Amino acid sequence: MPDKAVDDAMESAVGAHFSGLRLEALRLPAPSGPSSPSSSTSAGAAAALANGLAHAGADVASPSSLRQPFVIGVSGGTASGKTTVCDMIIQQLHDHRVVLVNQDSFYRGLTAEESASAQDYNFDHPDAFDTEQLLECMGQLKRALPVNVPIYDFKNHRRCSERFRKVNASDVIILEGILVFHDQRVRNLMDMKIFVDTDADIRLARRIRRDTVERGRDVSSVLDQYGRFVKPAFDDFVLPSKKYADVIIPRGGDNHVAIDLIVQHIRTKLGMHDLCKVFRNVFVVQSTFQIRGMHTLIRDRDITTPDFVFYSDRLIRLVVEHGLGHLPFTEKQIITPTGSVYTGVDFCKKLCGVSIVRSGESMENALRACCKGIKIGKILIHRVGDNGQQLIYHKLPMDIDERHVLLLDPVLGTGNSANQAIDLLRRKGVAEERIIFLTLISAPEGIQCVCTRFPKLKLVTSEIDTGLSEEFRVIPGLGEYGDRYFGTDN
Ligand SMILES: Nc1nc2c(ncn2[C@@H]2O[C@H](COP(=O)(O)OP(=O)(O)OP(=O)(O)O)[C@@H](O)[C@H]2O)c(=O)[nH]1
Ligand SMILES: O=P(O)(O)OC[C@H]1O[C@H](OP(=O)(O)OP(=O)(O)O)[C@H](O)[C@@H]1O
Repeated sequence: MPDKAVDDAMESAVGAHFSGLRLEALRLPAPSGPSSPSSSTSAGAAAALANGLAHAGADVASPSSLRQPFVIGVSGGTASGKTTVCDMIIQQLHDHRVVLVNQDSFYRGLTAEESASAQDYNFDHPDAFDTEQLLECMGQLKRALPVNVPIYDFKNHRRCSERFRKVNASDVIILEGILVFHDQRVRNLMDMKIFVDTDADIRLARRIRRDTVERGRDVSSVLDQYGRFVKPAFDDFVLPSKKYADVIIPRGGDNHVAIDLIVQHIRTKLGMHDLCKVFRNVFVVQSTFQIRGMHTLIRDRDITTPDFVFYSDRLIRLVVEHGLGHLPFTEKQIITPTGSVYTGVDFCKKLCGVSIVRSGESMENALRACCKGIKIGKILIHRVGDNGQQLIYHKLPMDIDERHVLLLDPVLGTGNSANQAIDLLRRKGVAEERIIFLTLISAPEGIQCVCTRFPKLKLVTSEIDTGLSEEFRVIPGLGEYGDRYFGTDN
């Protein structure tokens, strides 16, 4: 399994090409060079993952928190509305990082001789594209490496030799172009293939307008090119590749229902960490840019203690609220001030918190803020040597065996502390399925350790990290949580 996990990690996206114009509109991070924070973080994460895996042991299920990007291919005839469909998908996926790669960027560019008779050049034939270079770039993006995408000038039929687009990390890569389904090797990169199917007359009308307005051509040359090359190539190459599509969108960007369904599917695929597929009792709070922003702050070694506490508290509150959502409920009807009946639910009554001293105590306030007057027990586990834990103190509610227990510890590393604590709860008569373990960051090794032993408890975390270091510290992690939160890190 580690080999596969390394492959997965190496296949993860870090670099990708942001369409410069869309950048601001979509509030995506700006493209950055190799030394920028985002690229170095991601590269660091990949390295840390490889490092973490080296120590993970052969039985770790799938210790990869760096998921592969989801690659979407969007094809269709000229001016079918591919760009509009891509824009709509990007906008609806606003809380994920999405990059667009255009096949057009990989036009070979004409030689001086070819340029002299550009009207006779077939821009719609597969040979007009440098597919090898496209494959290389896409491969890099999937392997978490930054990449330079060429810039093609439609007016001069040339590539800008001195300028490239630098690309960045992404969750989703959209590859768009008339012939992206033509080559099997390119198709194989895609997790989803969309064909935009628009009426030929509409496409021709759009093409005339676009090429005359945006690409400096006259109507007769557009019609000439269309009849000699564009239409025959559509019939010979584009239309036959439609059969590879998973989804065919009639009417392109006007088809909101199809785009909604596509976006829903992508969200489902993105939302699920690989470990959640292996352990169905693991729940990761759905990531948003807000949540990632807070993680960026608390993981930053230069942040001040008040800021660390502030943003940890915000994240802890989210984890606690999510965890409470896993408690059983009973249906309840009430009457609103308007005299109407509202059918809702009643909170579960018999519950308590248990914090693992001392970091777990940082989560108590959030739990109290959500559950007025909740009883909170304590467990103290002492670290013996590098990887051994000894239970040395506990004080728990007398009737804990009748309660649902929210176990609190912000960091799940090897899982040894958690296992000790859960063992104790079990000995005190708490049913496994009544334990909800709440944590901020988790190492895959800890998840595997806890969830294999206790498959019926629920584990809620806000992020799954890459792995453990040689010293059994979570990587990339956030250091000694307790010291940072309680200000004892000097
Ligand atoms: N004349 C000419 N045509 C070119 C050149 N480069 C590309 N093309 C044409 O550009 C087309 C590819 O772009 P399209 O798929 O129509 O463009 P698009 O903007 O992605 O299309 P939609 O978003 O679907 O509207 C091909 O049909 C080529 O004929 C060039 O240098 N000269
Ligand atoms: O999964 P594990 O490998 O057992 O590691 C996780 C434990 O380590 C941290 O506590 P730490 O020992 O740093 O003590 P502290 O909470 O007092 O700072 C953390 O709060 C967990 O309790």
